[in-house]
Formats: sequence, C-alpha cells, structure tokens
Amino acid sequence: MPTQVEQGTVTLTHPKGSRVEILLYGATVISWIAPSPSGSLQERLFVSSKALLDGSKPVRGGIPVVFPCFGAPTHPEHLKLAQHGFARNTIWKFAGVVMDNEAGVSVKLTLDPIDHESISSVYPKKFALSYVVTLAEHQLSTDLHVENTSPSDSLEFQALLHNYISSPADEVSISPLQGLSFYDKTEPTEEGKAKAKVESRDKVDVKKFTDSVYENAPGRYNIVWPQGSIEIKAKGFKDVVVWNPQEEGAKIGDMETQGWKKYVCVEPGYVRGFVKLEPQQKWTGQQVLTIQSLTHL
Ligand SMILES: O=P(O)(O)OC[C@H]1O[C@@H](O)[C@H](O)[C@@H](O)[C@@H]1O
Repeated sequence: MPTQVEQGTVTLTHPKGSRVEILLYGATVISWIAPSPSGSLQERLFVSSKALLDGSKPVRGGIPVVFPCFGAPTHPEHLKLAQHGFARNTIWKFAGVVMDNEAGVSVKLTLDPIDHESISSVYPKKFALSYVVTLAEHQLSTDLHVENTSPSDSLEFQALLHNYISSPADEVSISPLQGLSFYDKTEPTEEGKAKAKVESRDKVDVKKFTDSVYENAPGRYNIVWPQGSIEIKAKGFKDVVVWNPQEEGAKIGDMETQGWKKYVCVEPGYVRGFVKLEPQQKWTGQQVLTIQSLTHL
C-alpha cells in the first residue's frame, strides 16, 4: 500500500524505498527518506528530538506551512494572528490520493476555515487551502494551492514552505544568491532590518546566525555540502529565506541541544509584500526538493 492514513499521519511509500510522512496537524511533512545516488536510504529533513508531535505546538522541523503571514503579522487583516500564521498549527483533512503510478505517489490535504472556529474568530476571510505532496524516487514536491472563495472581497496573504534540510550547517553552501537584494533579520534595529543589502557571496554559508530574506530570487537553489546536495526549485514563490540560528538556537525551547548544527532552512516563499487574489481567483506556490549527485554539480 503506497498510501497509509493512520492516527493523524499520512505515509507515502515508493517502490524504490523512498518514504514521506505528513502529519495532518499543520500538514507538516515530518520525514522524507530518499536514496543517495549510491543507493543508501537517508532521512533528508531535520526534526528536533524535542519537537512536540502531539498537535500542541508547531513542529520544530520537517516542513511547516507558513500562511497567511510570515513572521510577526504586518498586514492590518493579520494582526490577531500568531507568528507564521495558523496553517502550521491547524488540523488539515486528508482529501485523497491524487496520483499513484510508477513515477510516484501523490496525496492532497485540505484546510477550510469553515471547519475551524479558531481561525474564523481571528481571521474572518473566505478562502480554501489545499496542499499536494508528491513523492518520487529522488524527489519530494509540495504544492500549496490558495483559493479566494469570497464572491466579493480580495484576499491578501503571504506563504512559505519552511523546510529544515538535514545537512551539516557548518559545511553547507547555498547558491546562486549573488547579486540579490536581501533583508537581514539578524540586524539589531528595526531600521537595520528594513534596509536592503546586496548579497556579494557566490556561495552563501550559515556559519554565523543567519536570517536573510532574499527577494525576487531565481527559484532554483543548490544546497551543497561535502557528502551531499539537494536542489530546491520553486514556482510562485518569488522570495527565499535562509535561516539558521547557530548558538541563538539555544533560546528556542523545542530545539534539541546543538540541533542547529544539523540543518539549514532554505525556504521558498512569497513574503515581501502580499499575494493579492481577487474574488474566486487561485494561486499556487510549489517547491520541488531533489537529491542530486555531487558529480552533476
Ligand atoms: O520559531 P519559528 O516561529 O518556527 O520561526 C523560526 C524562524 O523562521 C524563519 O523563517 C524566520 O525567518 C525566522 O525569523 C524565525 O526565527
């Protein structure tokens, strides 16, 4: 059975051994196992050993879904929402298998605010979310679909797929980001955070505390370390956030000891400004994570 739904978790398996686990809570992908080019199966996502998986708080790791605000809310319609919005801590519905063939297996999860008083009480907008997760032998795709179901109001939102890519943080490099303008959230003052910088590095590392929001990014990123490489392709997400807290991570309650050494986040998003959907319009943001052979680089 390539798809199993049990106890709030959806598990997809591929004949070649790849596997993905998705919690209905937050539609959070909490595990992606995929073979390296040499064939050995490896976990590709970091989840903190202190992460709570019981639905009491967003998962520290995997791929939380950020919607409708990124970071602390700034849009007037989002002011009652928590950091990164409600999609990552709401229970989604399993809506069925979308595809199941030799190439891969794909499922859909949905979130309708009508089912959640916790959302409609703070965000009385009409919209529908669906999330399609597709597993192939060396690849994981996650597509977020947003529909404005209102007959009369527009919908403005931000969205981001907050992957935690398992990798040695002190050895990774991320490219190509050179020449892009970015906002450095590690700057101590609001003025510093709001001032655009230009990325001068050919290969970006996260050896120090990094929280950078690159805008109008190319939509294709390579994360490379001595033993491996993952490519991220993004569509609909014009920005990308590179985050690793380094020692600042010790302040995060559900971060395991030195957990920040085990991952890098390279998060495709639409987070500078807002996607604006007119009544009945739809939008899709997609990320495709692919295990790469180092010899292809
Ligand atoms: O602790 P949270 O809410 O999961 O957020 C983690 C990080 O998420 C990143 O996307 C943000 O750029 C960071 O500023 C933030 O610290």
